[in-house]
Amino acid sequence: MSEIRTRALRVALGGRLVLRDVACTLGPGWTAIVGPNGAGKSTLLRTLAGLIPPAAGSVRLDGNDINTLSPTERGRRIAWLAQQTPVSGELTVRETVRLGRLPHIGIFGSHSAHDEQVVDEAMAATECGAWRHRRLHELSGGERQRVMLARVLATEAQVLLLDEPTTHLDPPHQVALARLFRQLAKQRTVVSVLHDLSLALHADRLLVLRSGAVQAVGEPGDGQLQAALEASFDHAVRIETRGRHAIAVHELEED
Ligand SMILES: Nc1ncnc2c1ncn2[C@@H]1O[C@H](COP(=O)(O)OP(=O)(O)OP(=O)(O)O)[C@@H](O)[C@H]1O
Repeated sequence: MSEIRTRALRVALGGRLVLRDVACTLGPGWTAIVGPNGAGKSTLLRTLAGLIPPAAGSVRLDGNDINTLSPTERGRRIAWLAQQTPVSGELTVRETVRLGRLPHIGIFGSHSAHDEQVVDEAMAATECGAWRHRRLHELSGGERQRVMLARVLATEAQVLLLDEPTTHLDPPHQVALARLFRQLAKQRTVVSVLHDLSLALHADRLLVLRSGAVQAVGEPGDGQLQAALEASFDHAVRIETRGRHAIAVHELEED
């Protein structure tokens, strides 16, 4: 199982400090990063993926500085789902998911039977195999998101960094994704940025960000978590246990 560890991580964008002394250990299991708009969630994820060089501090993947790994090595070990992935709408679903095998076979390599099997399994996991011959521009937002997730799964990377993976998904597919993440997290490290706190409460732990700093890291049953979420969002949130799960209830102030 892989582990990503940051130490005293600082990131500046546009001359402004966006991440401040972030120290965290991600993995094993599923970590959900939560926090208000502009808290630095996407920036943290992109820095973990080696896409933004830190101004100070370090990101280590299993002890190795992420920025010393070659792009190919990073591509094999870390899969990254952006909020908007720049993939041509002319590609078919199957062609798109096959792109996930690129770090393994290279641009000029050909897919082996194993590669094709991995692609089929990835499409089955996100239920997009039925559209394998359709082009991306013919799909709805949620259908397209499921294809992009399949592409990430096809990498077989040990670390999955997912920026708002449930965007556009209907409630049953959001829940199915949470189930999939729980399953994947038994063997891989899954880190996802989520705005839906009830969905995030299915993760093994939540990392709460506020103004670029870690407000708290806690398990869903952690008594301190509610206070940390309220402080981070500056908004009343109640965590309630329903059966085997916890949900987040957002209080609406009276008119
Ligand atoms: N390229 C950039 N140049 C300058 N500032 C940036 C850049 N990208 C992001 N920022 C700023 O960095 C801060 C963190 O942005 P980031 O996208 O990481 O937030 P976030 O927590 O993911 O927000 P959201 O929930 O809205 O997606 C924000 O204040 C944003 O305006």
